[in-house]
Amino acid sequence: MAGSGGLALRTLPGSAWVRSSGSALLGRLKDVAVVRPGFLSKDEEDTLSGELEPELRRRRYEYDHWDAAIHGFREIEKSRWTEASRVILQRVQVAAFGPGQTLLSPIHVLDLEPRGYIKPHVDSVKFCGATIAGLSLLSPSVMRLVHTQEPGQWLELLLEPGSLYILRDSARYDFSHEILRDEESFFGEHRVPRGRRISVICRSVPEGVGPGQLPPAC
Ligand SMILES: O=C(O)CCC(=O)C(=O)O
Ligand SMILES: [Fe+2]
Ligand SMILES: [Mn+2]
Repeated sequence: MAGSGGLALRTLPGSAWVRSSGSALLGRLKDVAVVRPGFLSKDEEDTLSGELEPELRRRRYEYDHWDAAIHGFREIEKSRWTEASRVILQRVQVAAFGPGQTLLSPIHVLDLEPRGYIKPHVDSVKFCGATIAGLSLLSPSVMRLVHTQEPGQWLELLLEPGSLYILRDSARYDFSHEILRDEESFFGEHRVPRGRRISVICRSVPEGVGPGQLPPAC
């Protein structure tokens, strides 16, 4: 998308990776809905996808998540990582989480097939704390955030392979998030064709949960 993000910039407030329904909203969410394009080097992307591929390949794509939010996906909850991947996940922790936040373990890995998508939802507060941070691999996609009380307030995040997104606090609790299906996958005017996408999602434990009583991952 390099060089083409400017079009979106002229039509609505935002940056090359974030668009929104208004500049006030954009300002309000700038620290709680964050995209860091190129967070991963190409080598790091290959490290993660190379490690995940054999584990994912053993599963079949499913067409109904337990809460029916996700379609055309397979997933794993992964607790054992190679040292090279641990270094990457450590970087995510430093970039996205505060020193007082504990990460859910295992880590959630989601593989969406090209026609797979995620419907609008808010991650359960029972299973997930204030921060969600996701790495995207393989295919670009568009994540849309819509205010649960005011549907006219929305944000779109362009998630290129190698990017990190962070949703925290208000962006995580007051907005639903979704990954657009291929037919609807536009970032402003720009078509973002969907291929297979793998995401690695780190979450903080729910507030008030002590060590030893950690819930299962979301
Ligand atoms: O794939 C992603 O980045 C988000 C997944 C998600 O929203 C979820 O599993 O709750
Ligand atoms: Fe989610
Ligand atoms: Mn899930």
